[in-house]
Amino acid sequence: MMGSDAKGRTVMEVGADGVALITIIHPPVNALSFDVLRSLKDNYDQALRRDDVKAIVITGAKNKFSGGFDITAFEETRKGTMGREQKPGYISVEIMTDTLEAARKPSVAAIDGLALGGGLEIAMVCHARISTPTAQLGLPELQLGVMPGFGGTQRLPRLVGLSKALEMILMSKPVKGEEAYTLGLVDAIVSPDELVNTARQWALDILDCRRPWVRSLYKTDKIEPLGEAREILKFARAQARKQAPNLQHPLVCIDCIEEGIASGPRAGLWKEAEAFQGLMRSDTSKSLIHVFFSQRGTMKVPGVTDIGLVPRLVNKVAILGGGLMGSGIATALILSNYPVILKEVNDKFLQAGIGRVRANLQSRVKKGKMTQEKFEKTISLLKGVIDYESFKDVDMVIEAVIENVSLKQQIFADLEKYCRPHCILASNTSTIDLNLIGERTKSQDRIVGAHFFSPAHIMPLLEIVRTKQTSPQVIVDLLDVGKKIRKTPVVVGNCTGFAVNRMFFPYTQAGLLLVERGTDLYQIDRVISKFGMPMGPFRLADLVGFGVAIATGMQFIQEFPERTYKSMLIPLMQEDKRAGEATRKGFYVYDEKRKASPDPELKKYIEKSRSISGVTIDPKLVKLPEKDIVEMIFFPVVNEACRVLAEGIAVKAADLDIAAVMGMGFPPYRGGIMFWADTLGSKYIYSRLEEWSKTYGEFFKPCAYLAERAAKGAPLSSPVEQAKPRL
Ligand SMILES: C[C@H](O)CC(=O)SCCNC(=O)CCNC(=O)[C@H](O)C(C)(C)COP(=O)(O)OP(=O)(O)OC[C@H]1O[C@@H](n2cnc3c(N)ncnc32)[C@H](O)[C@@H]1OP(=O)(O)O
Repeated sequence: MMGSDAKGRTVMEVGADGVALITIIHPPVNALSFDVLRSLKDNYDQALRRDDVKAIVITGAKNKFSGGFDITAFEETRKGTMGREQKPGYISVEIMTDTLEAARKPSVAAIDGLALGGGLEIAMVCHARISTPTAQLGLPELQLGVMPGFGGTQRLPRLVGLSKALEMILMSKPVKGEEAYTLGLVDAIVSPDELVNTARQWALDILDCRRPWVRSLYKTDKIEPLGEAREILKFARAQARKQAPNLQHPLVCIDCIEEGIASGPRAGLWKEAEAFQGLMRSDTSKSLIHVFFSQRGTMKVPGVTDIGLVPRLVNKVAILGGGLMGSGIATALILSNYPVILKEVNDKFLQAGIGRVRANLQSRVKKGKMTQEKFEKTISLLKGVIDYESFKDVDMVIEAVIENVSLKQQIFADLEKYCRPHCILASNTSTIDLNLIGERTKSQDRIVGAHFFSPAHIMPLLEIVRTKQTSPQVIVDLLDVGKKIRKTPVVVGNCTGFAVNRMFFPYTQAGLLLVERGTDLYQIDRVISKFGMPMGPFRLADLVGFGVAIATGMQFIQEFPERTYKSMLIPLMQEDKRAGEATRKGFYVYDEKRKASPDPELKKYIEKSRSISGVTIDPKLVKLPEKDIVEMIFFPVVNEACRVLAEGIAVKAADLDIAAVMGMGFPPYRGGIMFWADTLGSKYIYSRLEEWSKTYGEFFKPCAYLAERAAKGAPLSSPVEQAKPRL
């Protein structure tokens, strides 16, 4: 019997044909909670006992087999409150292998929608699998910092071969039903309405020896001989080390696969079960699971998404400006089937803009990610114009012209005239105050920021910037568009730099402060890359270009003069026409293949900026240990993130984690900026910043929020009492 507060269940119906149909029911994705697993075992035991049951079919309710082990149950498991279920091997060996797979009655999995992680592992325990062509099958556990724990490391290689299994597991990459069939992972493909009946018949056919009765765990025909397998595994290890040098769990997973091949699948199962338990407790897994839930949590905005508003349909979008940003945004929209009007000021600029969109799509064709036919269809959604005539039936406009206040003000005044009254008026500005932009209109309630990151069709983050007047309906609409174009939207308040650029402006500044006092610039970049950032602050400044760096720097100097570190290093270099990667010279020099190398010439610029700043070399900073480099670069970022939170610019700390991960490439396996900071503790961060601020000045001064948290010994990410922007 299940209590009413059970987290999911299974139901069993026995048909006149003697087939017991067990259905997993746990909305929304039929995740395998301990309650579901317990109920599955009970029903299975019953089916094996009952004389009127000859065979078993397992399926999932509402056209979804299962999204895998219940991620919310990881926490319970860590706490160790689950009793025998969490004894290593209880589920994977005792239940799945020795009860389900070893049963004297055949079972078949009927898969629609998704069979991921533990879901696919249950399906692989069955004696055959029938799938719909569109179902997604995969073992994406590594993306959560764990690994398959219900036998996946043993059965998948035996069903599809070692190389393919490694690819699917290490890249957390599912395959569609069609491909699963060619691989041998499923035995037949049928339409959703034939699914269950085909599976029932298949199970009876196995019983009558008309179909093979396969126990995947003991299959050997697909796995390579040991010597060859070891070569493949060696290569996989090298790849894993190269791609993610800070991560252990991919290597642990490869070890378990190897154990199964070298010492037999049961030995492999036991090793997997032990390793899974260990990984579930790791910091990496805690961090990645935090990111998983936080990413979904950005769609929940108090006072906006919880007041019953339904997103309005956005049928057509207009974009102003076909530059780098405008064309990227247009690409993102047409890729998700939105008809787009691209407006430029004259035909020449318009053709250039359309050319950029075409090139963005072409590169997908070249990489084999898009067919020529799909290319034609997608590009046909784009229409170029040079006036406002066709703006009368658009539902949303995104302005992406140069950062010029009066130009933007003129544009928004025009938009108010040409667009329908419900049309959303969005700006992609990354620096200018939205209130200023809308000053010459009466449409403040429908003006909103849609801040994309370059390249807009690739970067996953969308900052939705609201002013105090932006209506909740407009935010709900934009959240919906964001989701449809597969971005992770984060709703933030209006301020200089919004969340991402504001949090990360001290990133480069801290670097400059250290370099002027003697720390090696290239050493800083190396240490920060090793920490897990895609690149260090100086390589990033080269990529962004010094023009942009100086312009945004000015904004911050104006807005936050007391804590902006004013170094002349970048302006000095720019004077000499070293402006970053685009000029092939910045902090690094670049060859034709855009490979960056250090430049000894840099010394003279550093010396000059040091003397302008009036500072001297500090022997302590010359020999700064790696740990201190990381902290001196990132604690100022944490400090600013605290201010952003305290001011109510971000709704919750987890949103800043996502903004850091998706907007700046902060390593997801560290959980995001605030999550990471909390692993070190507010007290520690405060005391270090306080110490540096005494020696190196205001730049490091801990903010009031950080001081208060440190005094209480409270986490930085616990809810803020007065975070609501005061209206
Ligand atoms: C022992 C085993 O080997 C270990 C495991 O199985 S670990 C789990 C392996 N499974 C996974 O990694 C799959 C994780 N989930 C996903 O990738 C995606 O959610 C999905 C592809 C299943 C569905 O995607 P999509 O349709 O876009 O919906 P999405 O918004 O992501 O999820 C819907 C809801 O289900 C929840 N959810 C998804 N998978 C879940 C899971 N495995 N456990 C618990 N909740 C889950 C989400 O948190 C979300 O909740 P919310 O509505 O409250 O925000």
